[in-house]
Amino acid sequence: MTQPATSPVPSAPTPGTLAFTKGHGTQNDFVLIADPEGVLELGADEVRRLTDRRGGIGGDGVIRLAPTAALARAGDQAAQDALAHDPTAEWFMDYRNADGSIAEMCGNGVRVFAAFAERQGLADLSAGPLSLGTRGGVKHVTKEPSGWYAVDMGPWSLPGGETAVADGYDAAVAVRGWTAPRPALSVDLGNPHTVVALASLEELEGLELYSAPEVAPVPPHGTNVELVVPLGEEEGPDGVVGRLRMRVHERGVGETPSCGTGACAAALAVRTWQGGASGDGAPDTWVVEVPGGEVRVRVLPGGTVELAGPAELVYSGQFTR
Ligand SMILES: N[C@@H](CCC[C@H](N)C(=O)O)C(=O)O
Repeated sequence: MTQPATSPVPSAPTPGTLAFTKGHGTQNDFVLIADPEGVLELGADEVRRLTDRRGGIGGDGVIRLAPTAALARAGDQAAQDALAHDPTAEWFMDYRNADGSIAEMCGNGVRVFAAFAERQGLADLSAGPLSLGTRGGVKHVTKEPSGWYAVDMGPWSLPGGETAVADGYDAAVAVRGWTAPRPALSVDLGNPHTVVALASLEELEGLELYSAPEVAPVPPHGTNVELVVPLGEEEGPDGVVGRLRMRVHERGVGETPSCGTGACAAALAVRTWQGGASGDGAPDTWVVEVPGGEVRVRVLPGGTVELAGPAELVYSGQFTR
């Protein structure tokens, strides 16, 4: 049973049901659950039922909004760290992949979380940035006049270090149909990514991504794989902007129409290939085209990266548990 998208807040849950809102960021879609007391037990089985596109609601992941303090009191280390770092991070994004696994971060998810917190009356981004806790650290979200949400995603790194920067790769990826693995660069955004450059849009569009790409060396906690085609540079309102197109195979999900941390990883990898560790001569701002739309990535001074893009809430309802 669904409510119209204009309904401000899902109605109070009835016993045996879970109130949810469905949302997406460039079609990377999520089941959002408000847990204002921080008491909801959400197991991997239930996450799989919620994200099932035939028997459930359907989604690339589940996002639970819970009070950071309640999770910290219950012993959650990431929530404790978030409050120690920023006591104003009142709400915590508990993110799960569609297969029930826990991921550290979800860039599109943070934007959709902010829109959901506004809809729930728990945040007012017109009054200033929203700080929220995640397993990948505290994130700060601002709302742009266009209605897009911009997230300071925090620090990023190239786990392969200087050798990877010098060589341009520290891993190899094999996609079904390729005759040989191709060189790739690992990028850490709080969650792991492996980025491969392709020569043409035709090749990108023809990729078979039903099966997971094979990555070597095998990453200890798995990885998200981004396949990218750099599309050159253009003049933007604030200087030169790089453009690239990307497809992504997400850890714990499969191919998705967008991945926010993946878009950041893709832009950071292409910038490194063009300008080394400092990105010298390469743009700091990138438009990343994904099957679900476009997002903007900006490399900020001080070693952090910003992700901006839309967030949509499409309907709310009650899920039978
Ligand atoms: N879609 C997300 C990333 C979600 C987590 C990822 N599948 C992982 O396991 O790391 C994004 O927008 O960043």
